[in-house]
Amino acid sequence: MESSSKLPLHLCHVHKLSIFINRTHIFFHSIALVFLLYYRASFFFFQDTTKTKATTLAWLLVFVSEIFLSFEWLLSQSFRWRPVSRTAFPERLPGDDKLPAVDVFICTANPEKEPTVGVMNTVLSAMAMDYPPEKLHVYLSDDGGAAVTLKGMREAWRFAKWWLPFCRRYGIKCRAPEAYFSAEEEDADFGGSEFIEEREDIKLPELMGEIWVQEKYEVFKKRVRERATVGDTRSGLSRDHPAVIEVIQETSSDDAIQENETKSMPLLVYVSREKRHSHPHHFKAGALNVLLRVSGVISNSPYILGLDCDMHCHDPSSARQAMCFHLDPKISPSLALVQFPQKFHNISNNDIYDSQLRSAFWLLWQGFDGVGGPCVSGTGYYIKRLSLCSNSIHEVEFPDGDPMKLRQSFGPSNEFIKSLHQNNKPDMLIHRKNALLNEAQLLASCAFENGTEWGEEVGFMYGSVAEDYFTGFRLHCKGWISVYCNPPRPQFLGSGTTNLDDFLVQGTRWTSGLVDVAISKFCPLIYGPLKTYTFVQSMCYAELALFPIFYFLPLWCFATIPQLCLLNGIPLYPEFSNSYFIVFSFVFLSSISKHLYEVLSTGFTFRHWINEQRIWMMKSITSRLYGSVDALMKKIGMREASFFPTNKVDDAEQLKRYNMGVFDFQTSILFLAPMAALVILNIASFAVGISRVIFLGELDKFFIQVFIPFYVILMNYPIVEGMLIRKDSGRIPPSVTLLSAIVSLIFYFLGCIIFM
Ligand SMILES: O=c1ccn([C@@H]2O[C@H](COP(=O)(O)OP(=O)(O)O[C@H]3O[C@H](CO)[C@@H](O)[C@H](O)[C@H]3O)[C@@H](O)[C@H]2O)c(=O)[nH]1
Ligand SMILES: [Mn+2]
Repeated sequence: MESSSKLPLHLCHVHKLSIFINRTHIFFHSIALVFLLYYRASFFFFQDTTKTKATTLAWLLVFVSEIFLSFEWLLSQSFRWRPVSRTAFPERLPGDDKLPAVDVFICTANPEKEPTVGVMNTVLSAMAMDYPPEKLHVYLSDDGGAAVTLKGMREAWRFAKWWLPFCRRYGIKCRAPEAYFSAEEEDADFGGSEFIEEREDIKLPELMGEIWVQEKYEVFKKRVRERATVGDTRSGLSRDHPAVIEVIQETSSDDAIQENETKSMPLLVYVSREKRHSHPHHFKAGALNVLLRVSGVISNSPYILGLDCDMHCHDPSSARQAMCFHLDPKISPSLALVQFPQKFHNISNNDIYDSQLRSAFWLLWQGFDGVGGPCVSGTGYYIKRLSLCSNSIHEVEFPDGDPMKLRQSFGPSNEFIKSLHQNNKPDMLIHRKNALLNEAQLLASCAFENGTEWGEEVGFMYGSVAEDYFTGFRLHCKGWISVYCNPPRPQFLGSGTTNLDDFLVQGTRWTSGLVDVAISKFCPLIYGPLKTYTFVQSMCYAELALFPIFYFLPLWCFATIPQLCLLNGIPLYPEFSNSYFIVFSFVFLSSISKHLYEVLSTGFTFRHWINEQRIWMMKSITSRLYGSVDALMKKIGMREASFFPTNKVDDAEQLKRYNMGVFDFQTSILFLAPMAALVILNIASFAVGISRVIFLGELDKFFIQVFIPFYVILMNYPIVEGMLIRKDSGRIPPSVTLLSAIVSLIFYFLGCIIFM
């Protein structure tokens, strides 16, 4: 015991080989970029007889796009500067009595898009974590204010009395019942290989236990679903309802569960904050801040696990893994959070939409971790309560001083202000239960935050629909650090988007949230550099905020300008025989091969590389554009902020197509038309380009300009197929194809007017 307590609780591995490869690549690639930009710039400085207004404009547009892309590339290298990974050793943690308490925050917003059984699976998996139950408190925020959710919680509590002892007794790994019972026979979910062997030895009564629990689960599901269909009178009132807070305690003793097992259940609390049309509710950030306050007067645990309702605990050890970092005296004082990756259970082999966000969670976050830590990533993080409620990292102990000032920051609740002192543990369920619950009602009211610093200086940040990113940024600017922990077995599993429509809508929201920050006074490029842990970390943040803009502008330009110029016979790139041709080819080959290397080195395939290239183009043209415009319009007051939760109910046909790797184009015309129009324009310009090469012998002059549309068509072949070949309901409807053709004709005529 003595010796084990001296062993480190975690290790950090610096990826030396990757660092070497990345930095070498940065060196050569930047030299090539300098030459490329020099070539462009020189056009404007040297007199040339062929220079007309039209060519100058075209060159200028391409030049600006190249500058944007180069700058974006430079920022994105911050993630490649110093990748690290970490290993935690939970077995070296001190005894259970020395572990700190954890509050789990789960958010749900809409029982139709987020079915209650699924939400309750998340709740149950959190309750069943491998952590002392008296130190675990699970809160569900229900922004829909739906009766079915509250009833679901009561049912979940009853079922938990069976489920938790079952998981503990048999050491079940996957503690979300749905995932557990639907797992394939050979699925290693049942506690890894040792346990599978063990399972074979399961004695009859124990096997009966499993069947028995499964039956209970079926009953649970049935009851929840029944409730869902018996008209939910409150669900229509999701933007207008009072606060409802209930500590779930179901005491009917119709079953023979032993007293002590019931006692060993985590606290379960339902919170539906007050919502009124007249008050902004700030979406998920608002919900989380209410949970922060309400839990402050109920359990006030020093650490918080944040979860989305669709992301269950897939491994019960995550809290212990996280504590390996939070309890390490060397980093603990400045450590705000431990972030686990978002992983998804419904990803197909050929993940055509890159729903699993490979680059973020397999690559970028490791780089983020090496330079100060990743941002809060929505779900699957263990955050220190104190970091959300203090103005700077140095303010570790709360000032006993000016109570007026504290009330100004935190609002008019003495109970809550008392809770800011970490050692204040409310003895909620014993003496003052009713008083504290009344206080909680006040804390969950929508007027409570008026005139306070909630969302601006304390708690989760408002002002961006990517509240996670923004909150992480502000924490890092206050001097906190974070770590990224990615153990082999996913600690959390959620449901990823499996159709193009959801994917692009979600991408638009994220873009809008990121650009919200980019165009605010907190733009990381300006606000960050001197505040974050390292300068490189603020570059990471800047990349995340700015990449939507730095992608959509150049990509729109590269999808139109070279093509229109080709149609009008204007060369934009060095000839085949010019030595700068090598520079352009090098930049292109170097970026795509580096991307390919990254995809392969993270264990993915060539096919995934194509998928990522394609979806990058599709998203840049649509989501990145619309999201940025949305953010701008919000900024100038032309639009209200919105947060449409992603749909968590799969359409069977769409899911089938996703699993088969077939695009499902059943999405808004606003997304389809630009993609299709640009592909048509590229086909036309490619055809014209080829005829120029054949009939006019202009290969030398137009090689690159013919190659660009070729690459666009090749990468976006599914769009061509969707327009011309497919006949199923997931194709691009002929009306949209027709409209897109008209749009591309308009582009063509505009091009003729400008570039002729
Ligand atoms: O007004 C709202 C809207 C949403 N949510 C909850 O927020 C969570 C995330 O919403 P979801 O629709 O699943 O969005 P995603 O795009 O899948 O979420 C990603 O992006 C969000 C920011 O846009 C982050 O908050 C998430 O953690 C991150 O997983 C869900 O649990 C919702 O119930 C609320 O509680 N209140
Ligand atoms: Mn989600």
